[in-house]
Amino acid sequence: MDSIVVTGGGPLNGEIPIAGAKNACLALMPATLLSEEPLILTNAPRLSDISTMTVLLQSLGADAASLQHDKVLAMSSHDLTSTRADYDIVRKMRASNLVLGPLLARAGHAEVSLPGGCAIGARPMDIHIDGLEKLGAEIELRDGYLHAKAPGGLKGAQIDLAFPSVGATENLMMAATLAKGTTVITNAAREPEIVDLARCLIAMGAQIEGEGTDRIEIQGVDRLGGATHRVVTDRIELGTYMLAPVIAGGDVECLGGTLDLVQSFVEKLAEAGVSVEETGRGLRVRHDGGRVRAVDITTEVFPGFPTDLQAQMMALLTTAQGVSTLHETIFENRFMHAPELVRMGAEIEVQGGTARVTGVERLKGAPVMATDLRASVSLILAGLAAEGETVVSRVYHLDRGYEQVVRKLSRVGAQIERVKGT
Ligand SMILES: CC(=O)N[C@H]1[C@@H](OP(=O)(O)OP(=O)(O)OC[C@H]2O[C@@H](n3ccc(=O)[nH]c3=O)[C@H](O)[C@@H]2O)O[C@H](CO)[C@@H](O)[C@@H]1O
Ligand SMILES: C=C(OP(=O)(O)O)C(=O)O
Repeated sequence: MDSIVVTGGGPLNGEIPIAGAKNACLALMPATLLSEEPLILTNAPRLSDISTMTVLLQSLGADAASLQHDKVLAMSSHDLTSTRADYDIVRKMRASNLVLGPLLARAGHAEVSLPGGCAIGARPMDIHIDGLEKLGAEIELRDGYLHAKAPGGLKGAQIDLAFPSVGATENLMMAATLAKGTTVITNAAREPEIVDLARCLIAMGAQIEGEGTDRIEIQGVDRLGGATHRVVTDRIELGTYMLAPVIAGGDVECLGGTLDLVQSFVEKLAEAGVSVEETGRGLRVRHDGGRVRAVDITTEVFPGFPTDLQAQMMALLTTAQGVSTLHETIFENRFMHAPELVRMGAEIEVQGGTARVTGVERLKGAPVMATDLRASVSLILAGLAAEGETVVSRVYHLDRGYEQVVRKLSRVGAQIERVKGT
């Protein structure tokens, strides 16, 4: 298995282009199942998760291909040949469950493997299931698969989500586009990826209002057409690279970034003593590499501080002046990076959903390993300023969500390389 070797030492200077959002693209791709006509996504990131979704869509009969050089994904689902999302694919990537709503709406039935838990938490699908049942679906769990059918078609309904789940909002919004009548989703997720999906569906002919608020109204239509849609900027990749010049010192412009995507994150950076400038081309972060101030952070649904940036922020706070507290409220087990950061000399105490981080002068490089995507990148960030060499193993997690991480960071001056494993 490959590993990434980072040698600490700044500063980092230059530009980092930010890719299209993994989490938007993973919801946009299944939208192709709703239409017989082609869906073209531009600004698509080149990631293993996108390849996995491509394979899943192909297994359902979609013609899905990525035109790698242009960051274009071309998909067409004229004829569906299967409605079964196989365990072998779903277990690799939870977002595979986003085919459930579209398949049910288009074909009237679907068999989708339950993804099971993952490193960051149990992640059940009860909110997706409740909502689809309100739309008239009958769903039972057999042999590890959700067997869903809607023999009379889906019908619009009022759906109040028990929690503003991103995936459930996406699944239900897609399913409702082809349901008969009006669906109103309240306590809906408001993440930018939801807005992006709604905009794409609207371009395909869907009637949706209220995306980006907690009340989304969808008027069902008979059919959807094709569309070309540009995937929104990846706000998590953006936040990750914005931290690099803060941790290592330097001046980096993250191209394509806008403040509205990372407002709560930028507010926490300001509290820590770091200012961010919107340049028109992106977000520019300058820092002298000195220790930032400690801050307290609670992860929340959008527009609150994103759970997907918690690990990276913890990497920064390990060397802050004072004691920081991080409360993780979205996932029950998302501090696996903490013991690895401790191996690098950080002082972190985790109790339940709270991590208390006492800033130290400097981290020291060490061999570290991560069990999920954002934990992996937090270790790379930590390595950028640590004394000596940090070797991050299990980098396949990184390949899920960060395209060309070594290239992007080395171009701004980081000493980082990928070492091929056996
Ligand atoms: C591919 C993708 O877009 N992934 C993102 C998406 O994941 P995902 O869509 O899985 O996240 P959700 O918003 O659904 O989950 C948030 C919380 O709700 C719980 N829950 C969710 C659904 C359900 O039916 N029952 C239930 O209890 C989950 O276990 C979790 O504790 O949003 C998360 C929260 O911003 C991000 O961290 C992930 O990066
Ligand atoms: C948790 C994440 O992804 P997923 O929902 O695909 O596991 C993530 O992107 O940080």
